[in-house]
Amino acid sequence: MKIANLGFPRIGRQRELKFALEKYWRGELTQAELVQVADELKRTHWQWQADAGVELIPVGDFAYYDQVLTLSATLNALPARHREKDSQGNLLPICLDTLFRVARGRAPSGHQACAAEMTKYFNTNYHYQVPELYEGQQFSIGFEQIFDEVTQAQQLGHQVKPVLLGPVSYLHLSKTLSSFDKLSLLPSLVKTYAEILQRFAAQGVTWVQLDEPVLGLDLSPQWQQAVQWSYAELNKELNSEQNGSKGNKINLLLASYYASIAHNQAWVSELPVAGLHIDLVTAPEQLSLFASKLKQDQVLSLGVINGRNVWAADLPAISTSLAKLVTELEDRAWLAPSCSLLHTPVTLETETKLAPELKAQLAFAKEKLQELKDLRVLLLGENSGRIDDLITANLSLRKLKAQAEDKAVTARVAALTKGDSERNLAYGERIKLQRASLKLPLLPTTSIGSFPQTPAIRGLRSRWRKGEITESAYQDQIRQVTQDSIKRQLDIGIDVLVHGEAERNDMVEYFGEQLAGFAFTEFAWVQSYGSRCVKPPLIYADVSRPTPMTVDITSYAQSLTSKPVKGMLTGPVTILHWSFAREDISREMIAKQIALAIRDEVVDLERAGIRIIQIDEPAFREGLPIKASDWDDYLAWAVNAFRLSASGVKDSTQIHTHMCYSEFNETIAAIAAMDADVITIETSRSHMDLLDAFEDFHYPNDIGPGVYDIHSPNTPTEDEIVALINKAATKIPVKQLWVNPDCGLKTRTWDEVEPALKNMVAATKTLRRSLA
Ligand SMILES: Nc1nc2c(c(=O)[nH]1)N[C@@H](CNc1ccc(C(=O)N[C@@H](CCC(=O)N[C@@H](CCC(=O)N[C@@H](CCC(=O)O)C(=O)O)C(=O)O)C(=O)O)cc1)CN2
Ligand code: MET
Ligand SMILES: [Zn+2]
Repeated sequence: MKIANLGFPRIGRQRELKFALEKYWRGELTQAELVQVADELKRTHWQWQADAGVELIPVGDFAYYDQVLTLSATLNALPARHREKDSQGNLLPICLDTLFRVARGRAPSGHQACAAEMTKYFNTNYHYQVPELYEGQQFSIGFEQIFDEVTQAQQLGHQVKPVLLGPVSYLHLSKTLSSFDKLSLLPSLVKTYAEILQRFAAQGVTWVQLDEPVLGLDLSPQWQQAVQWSYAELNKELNSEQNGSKGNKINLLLASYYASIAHNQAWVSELPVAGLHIDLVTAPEQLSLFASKLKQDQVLSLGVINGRNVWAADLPAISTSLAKLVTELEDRAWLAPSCSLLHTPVTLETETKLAPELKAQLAFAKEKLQELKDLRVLLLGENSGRIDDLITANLSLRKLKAQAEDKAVTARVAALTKGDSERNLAYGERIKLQRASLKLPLLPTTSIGSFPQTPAIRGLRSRWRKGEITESAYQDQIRQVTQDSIKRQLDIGIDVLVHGEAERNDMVEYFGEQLAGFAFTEFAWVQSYGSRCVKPPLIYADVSRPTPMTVDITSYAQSLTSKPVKGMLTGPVTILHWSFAREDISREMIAKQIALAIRDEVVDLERAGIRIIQIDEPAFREGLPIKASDWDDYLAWAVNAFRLSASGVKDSTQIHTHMCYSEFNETIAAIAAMDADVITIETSRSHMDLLDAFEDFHYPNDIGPGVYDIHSPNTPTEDEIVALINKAATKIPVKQLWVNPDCGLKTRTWDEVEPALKNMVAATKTLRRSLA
């Protein structure tokens, strides 16, 4: 029974990759030095996996920026605008800087060009670079990284299993540059995959993992056929005489994750692959279905250790549930995490401050590999001493979990009524009161919350955490930064100000640090995109808000100006989704508890004189289940949680929400049901196309579409912004429109933000004159 792994986090236990990348981009590290850091990380992670008993080490899970981007390079499918040419106009080979230009619009070498879009990978907080494909595109092998990695790992004595996103999922996740049927590209794509597999065969590889997470979706018949055709084709290529002589026979492991694929079982079980991986954490009921249909020579990889959460597994229970099957399948059963460990932090070993009883309940990526090893011990009954230890350890875990209840919280949730999730008046009436009290001009200008988190601010916080400066010195300095950002906004002429979020390390972790029922870690970083990481807090018990969290800093900011300062909170759905949540109560229940905590904060902000409060819900869309049949249930409780957080205030208090990285077509009715007075959304990268959903729906409340892309370091001109606002005004009545940038100004510098906001205000003034 093999212990298998689908992928390991690449960022490094101390985020070595992040720091090396950022230094390289700033010109403080050579490319050779960056590659050296990367190679060292790969070596370490391969060795850890080998030490844990993983026989086939996944290779190809490493990426300098994003694995989908690296795959686009491997397939020679990077956008032309990011390629360099020689003096004759011929394309130069793809190199690391080409990848960085695609992702960031610029790199230490080469010319600048508009970055490619990034978006969420299925229902995760990981963002991938969206491949851009054109009609008639031909694929070929264009980048050698994965083949080099296979060689490197083999030279270190590892047997490897290269991992690639499969052709159908790759195509599914890509966007087309004009309107044509993506599936027309499949033949060339699959042919290139076959060439890649042949290269692996020539390298002595025996197993290749192709990830097809699209199997979990409600696939149309065309897409189902695309999967069937692709794998039949790959199988044909792999078995053709001509190729057989070139190297080993390649076995394909077809991996699904994040969702049940039971609805596709009838034809998935017939695919000509040597192995199938199923996510048994998300959908345990798949087990008997797929096991009973497994062919004699097929392997079933059992995804039983949760790759999306950090809790230690109940190994005795898993062992019991697998015992019969494993006896039947013998060597044909593999034990694996449910999905790649990309979404889990690297290791618990570096955590020194967690309460021991909590730490005992956790397993990060490295520890999850150990769990697989222990599970095999239990299943094979190999080592009776170890078995007794594992069972005792598990019993003590369960005892600890019983302490999670806070009776005051559960009673408060139980007493909730429908009215608690409703504002007093309807939007049409509320907005009149709000307009009368706020007296804002047409097209009010604002921003989404954060301002640059400069190295000075991060450094300050780091010194405070280490105890090198006092609490009061830290608070003083945060106030100074806040004062500075208020002054800048007043100089620029913004109408609705924000305090700037200088005090926050992250929009979720910051609240997690202050709420009861949450714990936070020192190093449990997870990659969000590129070099950017997040450290999701842990929800281990019932949630409540012991004391106000943002009232001091917000009131301070408001005391500096007579213009409204917008209070800034993260909403319950987003806090839940971007945390590692307990699994013993429903997500709906956790969302309600968080909603009540945020509601308390909203009410306190209002009491302190704050007239506008934004409750960010950027993860609202991301929380949407993979299967459409589960949407209504999710949307009902998610909308209700938001409304619960927002409905404690007077009608004259204006509630904003904010969403980003979203498509809105499927959820627009639910978004309208959230009933925020104003919603700001990220739209500029899509050139306002995302507004179509709001237009078609006749979205009734106010909307602030982002009018410039903050992800690019280039300053938007006044004309560009005027054009975008004009475009927005063709879709949404002007009196409903707000003007703001996209979110995430925390990732930029003031040198970039200030001129851009000035142009935004100037553009707005020009339009107000022409519209008046
Ligand atoms: N949770 C979450 N998910 C999200 C987003 C989000 O904002 N939060 N946004 C979208 C994704 N975008 C993101 C945008 C930016 C960052 C980001 O900037 N992350 C920072 C970390 C933020 C943080 O926690 N910063 C800490 C500092 C941590 C740190 O590195 N400290 C250094 C010191 C740094 C210094 O001296 O300059 C140390 O202790 O050694 C702080 O401010 O306190 C990073 O990768 O660098 C992450 C995601 C979607 N998902
Ligand atoms: C990922 S959404 C970010 C919202 C937050 N208020 C900000 O402006 O950074
Ligand atoms: Zn956002």
